[in-house]
Amino acid sequence: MTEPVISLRGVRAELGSRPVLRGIDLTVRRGEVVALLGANGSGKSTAVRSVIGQVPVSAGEIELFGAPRHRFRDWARVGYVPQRTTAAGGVPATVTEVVSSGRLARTRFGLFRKADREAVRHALDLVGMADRAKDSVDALSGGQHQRVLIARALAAAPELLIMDEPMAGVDLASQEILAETLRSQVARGATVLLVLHELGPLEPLIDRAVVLRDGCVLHDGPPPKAVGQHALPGHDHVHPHAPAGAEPIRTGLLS
Ligand SMILES: Nc1ncnc2c1ncn2[C@@H]1O[C@H](COP(=O)(O)OP(=O)(O)OP(=O)(O)O)[C@@H](O)[C@H]1O
Repeated sequence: MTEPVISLRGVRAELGSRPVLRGIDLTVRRGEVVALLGANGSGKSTAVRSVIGQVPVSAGEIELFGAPRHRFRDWARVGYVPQRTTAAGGVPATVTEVVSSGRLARTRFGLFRKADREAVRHALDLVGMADRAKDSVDALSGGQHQRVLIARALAAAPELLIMDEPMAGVDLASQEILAETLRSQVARGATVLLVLHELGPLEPLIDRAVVLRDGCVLHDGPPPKAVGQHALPGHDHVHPHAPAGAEPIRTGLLS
Protein backbone atom coordinates (compact mmCIF):
# COMPACT_ATOMS: atom_id res chain seq x y z
CA MET A 1 0.00 0.00 0.00
CA THR A 2 1.21 3.49 -0.79
CA GLU A 3 1.21 6.30 1.77
CA PRO A 4 -1.91 8.37 2.44
CA VAL A 5 -2.09 11.70 0.60
CA ILE A 6 -5.38 12.69 2.22
CA SER A 7 -6.46 11.40 5.59
CA LEU A 8 -9.58 12.37 7.53
CA ARG A 9 -10.29 10.80 10.89
CA GLY A 10 -13.47 11.45 12.79
CA VAL A 11 -13.97 14.79 11.06
CA ARG A 12 -16.94 16.85 12.14
CA ALA A 13 -18.03 20.21 10.79
CA GLU A 14 -20.99 22.48 11.35
CA LEU A 15 -22.24 25.15 8.98
CA GLY A 16 -24.35 27.68 10.78
CA SER A 17 -25.63 25.48 13.59
CA ARG A 18 -26.23 22.51 11.31
CA PRO A 19 -23.97 19.45 11.68
CA VAL A 20 -22.87 18.73 8.11
CA LEU A 21 -19.99 16.29 8.66
CA ARG A 22 -20.68 13.87 11.50
CA GLY A 23 -17.49 11.88 11.95
CA ILE A 24 -15.98 11.25 8.51
CA ASP A 25 -13.11 8.78 8.00
CA LEU A 26 -11.56 8.93 4.55
CA THR A 27 -8.14 7.96 3.26
CA VAL A 28 -6.85 8.54 -0.26
CA ARG A 29 -3.49 6.93 -0.97
CA ARG A 30 -0.87 8.00 -3.46
CA GLY A 31 -1.95 7.14 -7.01
CA GLU A 32 -5.55 6.35 -6.10
CA VAL A 33 -8.58 7.78 -7.86
CA VAL A 34 -11.41 8.03 -5.36
CA ALA A 35 -14.96 9.16 -6.14
CA LEU A 36 -16.98 10.83 -3.40
CA LEU A 37 -20.65 10.13 -4.04
CA GLY A 38 -23.92 10.83 -2.26
CA ALA A 39 -27.23 12.60 -2.55
CA ASN A 40 -27.55 16.41 -2.65
CA GLY A 41 -26.69 17.85 0.72
CA SER A 42 -24.94 14.73 2.03
CA GLY A 43 -21.78 16.74 2.72
CA LYS A 44 -19.53 15.96 -0.26
CA SER A 45 -18.51 19.55 -1.03
CA THR A 46 -18.11 20.33 2.65
CA ALA A 47 -15.82 17.31 3.04
CA VAL A 48 -13.49 18.36 0.20
CA ARG A 49 -13.60 22.00 1.32
CA SER A 50 -12.54 20.89 4.79
CA VAL A 51 -9.53 19.18 3.20
CA ILE A 52 -8.35 22.36 1.50
CA GLY A 53 -9.07 24.48 4.57
CA GLN A 54 -12.15 26.35 3.37
CA VAL A 55 -14.38 24.88 6.06
CA PRO A 56 -13.28 24.79 9.71
CA VAL A 57 -13.68 21.44 11.41
CA SER A 58 -14.96 21.13 14.96
CA ALA A 59 -13.49 17.70 15.70
CA GLY A 60 -11.22 15.08 14.18
CA GLU A 61 -7.98 15.23 12.24
CA ILE A 62 -7.09 16.01 8.66
CA GLU A 63 -3.68 15.31 7.14
CA LEU A 64 -2.35 16.25 3.72
CA PHE A 65 0.77 14.47 2.49
CA GLY A 66 1.29 13.22 6.03
CA ALA A 67 1.25 16.68 7.63
CA PRO A 68 -1.53 18.07 9.84
CA ARG A 69 -3.58 20.25 7.54
CA HIS A 70 -3.15 23.40 9.61
CA ARG A 71 0.62 23.10 9.16
CA PHE A 72 0.47 22.19 5.46
CA ARG A 73 1.74 25.03 3.26
CA ASP A 74 2.79 23.34 0.04
CA TRP A 75 -0.32 24.25 -1.94
CA ALA A 76 1.44 23.96 -5.30
CA ARG A 77 1.12 20.20 -4.77
CA VAL A 78 -2.68 20.47 -4.72
CA GLY A 79 -4.95 21.39 -7.63
CA TYR A 80 -8.55 22.22 -6.69
CA VAL A 81 -11.53 22.62 -8.99
CA PRO A 82 -14.40 24.18 -7.01
CA GLN A 83 -18.00 23.24 -7.57
CA ARG A 84 -19.35 24.93 -10.65
CA THR A 85 -18.66 28.64 -10.39
CA THR A 86 -17.76 30.97 -13.19
CA ALA A 87 -14.10 31.57 -13.87
CA ALA A 88 -14.91 35.22 -14.48
CA GLY A 89 -15.96 36.40 -11.02
CA GLY A 90 -16.77 39.85 -12.35
CA VAL A 91 -13.12 40.64 -13.08
CA PRO A 92 -12.23 40.96 -16.74
CA ALA A 93 -9.61 38.31 -17.47
CA THR A 94 -8.52 36.19 -20.39
CA VAL A 95 -8.51 32.41 -20.41
CA THR A 96 -4.70 32.48 -20.24
CA GLU A 97 -4.74 34.81 -17.23
CA VAL A 98 -7.12 32.58 -15.29
CA VAL A 99 -5.10 29.45 -16.06
CA SER A 100 -1.85 31.30 -15.25
CA SER A 101 -3.17 32.09 -11.78
CA GLY A 102 -3.06 28.33 -11.14
CA ARG A 103 0.64 28.34 -11.96
CA LEU A 104 1.60 31.15 -9.59
CA ALA A 105 2.46 28.85 -6.70
CA ARG A 106 5.15 27.22 -8.83
CA THR A 107 6.82 30.49 -9.87
CA ARG A 108 9.44 32.46 -7.98
CA PHE A 109 7.94 35.75 -6.85
CA GLY A 110 5.21 35.44 -9.48
CA LEU A 111 7.70 35.72 -12.33
CA PHE A 112 6.65 33.62 -15.31
CA ARG A 113 9.47 31.87 -17.12
CA LYS A 114 9.31 29.91 -20.34
CA ALA A 115 8.55 26.65 -18.49
CA ASP A 116 5.63 28.33 -16.72
CA ARG A 117 4.17 29.68 -19.95
CA GLU A 118 4.56 26.24 -21.50
CA ALA A 119 2.81 24.61 -18.55
CA VAL A 120 -0.12 27.01 -18.97
CA ARG A 121 -0.30 26.25 -22.69
CA HIS A 122 -0.09 22.53 -22.01
CA ALA A 123 -2.94 22.70 -19.47
CA LEU A 124 -5.09 24.52 -22.04
CA ASP A 125 -4.22 21.89 -24.63
CA LEU A 126 -5.24 19.13 -22.26
CA VAL A 127 -8.75 20.49 -21.86
CA GLY A 128 -9.08 21.43 -25.53
CA MET A 129 -9.20 25.19 -24.92
CA ALA A 130 -5.92 26.28 -26.53
CA ASP A 131 -7.78 28.02 -29.35
CA ARG A 132 -9.60 30.24 -26.81
CA ALA A 133 -6.44 31.27 -24.91
CA LYS A 134 -6.77 34.98 -25.66
CA ASP A 135 -10.53 35.21 -25.21
CA SER A 136 -12.16 36.86 -22.26
CA VAL A 137 -13.62 34.31 -19.84
CA ASP A 138 -16.84 36.33 -20.00
CA ALA A 139 -17.26 35.04 -23.54
CA LEU A 140 -17.28 31.36 -22.58
CA SER A 141 -20.12 28.90 -22.11
CA GLY A 142 -20.63 27.21 -18.74
CA GLY A 143 -18.92 24.00 -19.85
CA GLN A 144 -16.00 25.98 -21.29
CA HIS A 145 -15.64 27.82 -17.95
CA GLN A 146 -15.45 24.48 -16.25
CA ARG A 147 -12.69 23.35 -18.60
CA VAL A 148 -10.75 26.56 -17.89
CA LEU A 149 -11.05 25.92 -14.13
CA ILE A 150 -9.75 22.41 -14.65
CA ALA A 151 -6.83 23.77 -16.73
CA ARG A 152 -6.12 26.22 -13.88
CA ALA A 153 -5.90 23.29 -11.45
CA LEU A 154 -3.62 21.38 -13.83
CA ALA A 155 -1.28 24.28 -14.57
CA ALA A 156 0.91 23.64 -11.54
CA ALA A 157 1.14 19.91 -12.38
CA PRO A 158 -0.19 19.03 -8.91
CA GLU A 159 0.42 15.69 -7.24
CA LEU A 160 -3.09 15.78 -5.82
CA LEU A 161 -6.18 16.84 -7.76
CA ILE A 162 -9.39 17.57 -5.90
CA MET A 163 -12.34 18.21 -8.17
CA ASP A 164 -15.88 19.03 -7.07
CA GLU A 165 -18.28 17.78 -9.73
CA PRO A 166 -15.97 18.53 -12.66
CA MET A 167 -18.50 17.14 -15.14
CA ALA A 168 -21.39 19.36 -14.04
CA GLY A 169 -22.84 21.16 -17.02
CA VAL A 170 -20.25 19.72 -19.40
CA ASP A 171 -21.53 18.15 -22.63
CA LEU A 172 -20.70 14.56 -23.49
CA ALA A 173 -17.94 15.40 -25.99
CA SER A 174 -16.22 17.61 -23.40
CA GLN A 175 -16.72 14.95 -20.74
CA GLU A 176 -14.74 12.57 -22.92
CA ILE A 177 -11.97 15.19 -23.23
CA LEU A 178 -11.96 15.61 -19.45
CA ALA A 179 -11.90 11.84 -18.89
CA GLU A 180 -8.89 11.66 -21.20
CA THR A 181 -7.26 14.56 -19.34
CA LEU A 182 -7.76 12.80 -16.05
CA ARG A 183 -6.40 9.58 -17.49
CA SER A 184 -3.19 11.40 -18.45
CA GLN A 185 -2.93 12.85 -14.92
CA VAL A 186 -3.38 9.42 -13.37
CA ALA A 187 -0.80 7.98 -15.79
CA ARG A 188 1.76 10.52 -14.58
CA GLY A 189 1.07 9.41 -11.01
CA ALA A 190 -1.42 12.01 -9.77
CA THR A 191 -3.71 11.19 -6.86
CA VAL A 192 -7.34 12.21 -7.44
CA LEU A 193 -10.36 12.87 -5.24
CA LEU A 194 -13.48 13.63 -7.24
CA VAL A 195 -16.92 14.63 -6.08
CA LEU A 196 -19.25 13.10 -8.64
CA HIS A 197 -22.92 12.86 -9.21
CA GLU A 198 -22.58 9.95 -11.57
CA LEU A 199 -19.52 8.06 -12.64
CA GLY A 200 -20.22 8.49 -16.37
CA PRO A 201 -17.16 8.37 -18.63
CA LEU A 202 -14.90 8.47 -15.57
CA GLU A 203 -16.07 5.08 -14.36
CA PRO A 204 -13.11 3.09 -15.75
CA LEU A 205 -10.68 5.38 -13.90
CA ILE A 206 -12.22 5.10 -10.44
CA ASP A 207 -10.45 2.78 -7.99
CA ARG A 208 -12.75 3.28 -5.04
CA ALA A 209 -15.99 4.99 -4.16
CA VAL A 210 -16.90 6.61 -0.87
CA VAL A 211 -20.60 7.28 -0.47
CA LEU A 212 -21.79 9.86 2.06
CA ARG A 213 -25.23 10.06 3.57
CA ASP A 214 -26.24 12.76 5.94
CA GLY A 215 -22.64 13.62 6.84
CA CYS A 216 -21.53 10.02 7.47
CA VAL A 217 -19.67 7.48 5.34
CA LEU A 218 -22.17 4.89 4.17
CA HIS A 219 -19.94 2.90 1.83
CA ASP A 220 -16.21 2.76 1.18
CA GLY A 221 -15.18 0.21 -1.40
CA PRO A 222 -15.40 -0.77 -5.02
CA PRO A 223 -17.24 1.71 -7.23
CA PRO A 224 -20.80 0.77 -8.06
CA LYS A 225 -20.85 -1.14 -11.33
CA ALA A 226 -23.23 -2.85 -13.68
CA VAL A 227 -26.29 -0.65 -13.35
CA GLY A 228 -25.25 1.61 -16.17
CA GLN A 229 -23.75 5.06 -16.52
CA HIS A 230 -26.78 6.91 -15.31
CA ALA A 231 -26.99 5.04 -12.05
CA LEU A 232 -25.40 5.53 -8.69
CA PRO A 233 -25.66 3.06 -5.86
CA GLY A 234 -29.10 3.50 -4.46
CA HIS A 235 -30.49 4.80 -7.69
CA ASP A 236 -33.81 3.04 -8.16
CA HIS A 237 -33.28 1.08 -11.27
CA VAL A 238 -35.43 -1.30 -13.23
CA HIS A 239 -33.38 -3.55 -15.44
CA PRO A 240 -34.49 -3.26 -19.08
CA HIS A 241 -34.96 -7.03 -19.26
CA ALA A 242 -36.83 -7.32 -16.00
CA PRO A 243 -40.37 -8.62 -16.21
CA ALA A 244 -43.06 -5.96 -16.39
CA GLY A 245 -44.04 -4.73 -12.96
CA ALA A 246 -40.69 -5.68 -11.42
CA GLU A 247 -39.68 -3.72 -8.32
CA PRO A 248 -36.77 -1.35 -8.76
CA ILE A 249 -33.51 -2.71 -7.42
CA ARG A 250 -32.70 -0.69 -4.33
CA THR A 251 -29.14 -0.92 -3.15
CA GLY A 252 -29.97 1.62 -0.51
CA LEU A 253 -26.66 3.43 -0.67
CA LEU A 254 -28.05 6.78 -1.67
CA SER A 255 -31.55 6.83 -0.38
N1 LIG B 1 -22.70 28.05 4.03
C1 LIG B 1 -23.58 27.20 4.54
N2 LIG B 1 -24.30 27.49 5.63
C2 LIG B 1 -25.17 26.62 6.18
N3 LIG B 1 -25.40 25.40 5.67
C3 LIG B 1 -24.73 25.04 4.58
C4 LIG B 1 -23.77 25.90 3.94
N4 LIG B 1 -23.24 25.26 2.88
C5 LIG B 1 -23.85 24.06 2.84
N5 LIG B 1 -24.73 23.91 3.84
C6 LIG B 1 -25.55 22.72 4.13
O1 LIG B 1 -24.69 21.65 4.39
C7 LIG B 1 -25.22 20.45 3.85
C8 LIG B 1 -24.17 19.78 3.00
O2 LIG B 1 -23.86 20.61 1.89
P1 LIG B 1 -22.78 20.17 0.79
O3 LIG B 1 -22.67 21.29 -0.18
O4 LIG B 1 -21.54 19.71 1.45
O5 LIG B 1 -23.51 18.92 0.12
P2 LIG B 1 -23.17 18.11 -1.19
O6 LIG B 1 -23.19 16.67 -0.80
O7 LIG B 1 -21.92 18.63 -1.81
O8 LIG B 1 -24.45 18.44 -2.08
P3 LIG B 1 -24.64 18.67 -3.67
O9 LIG B 1 -24.65 17.32 -4.30
O10 LIG B 1 -25.99 19.31 -3.72
O11 LIG B 1 -23.53 19.56 -4.14
C9 LIG B 1 -26.49 20.85 3.11
O12 LIG B 1 -27.56 20.51 3.90
C10 LIG B 1 -26.36 22.33 2.95
O13 LIG B 1 -27.62 22.92 2.98
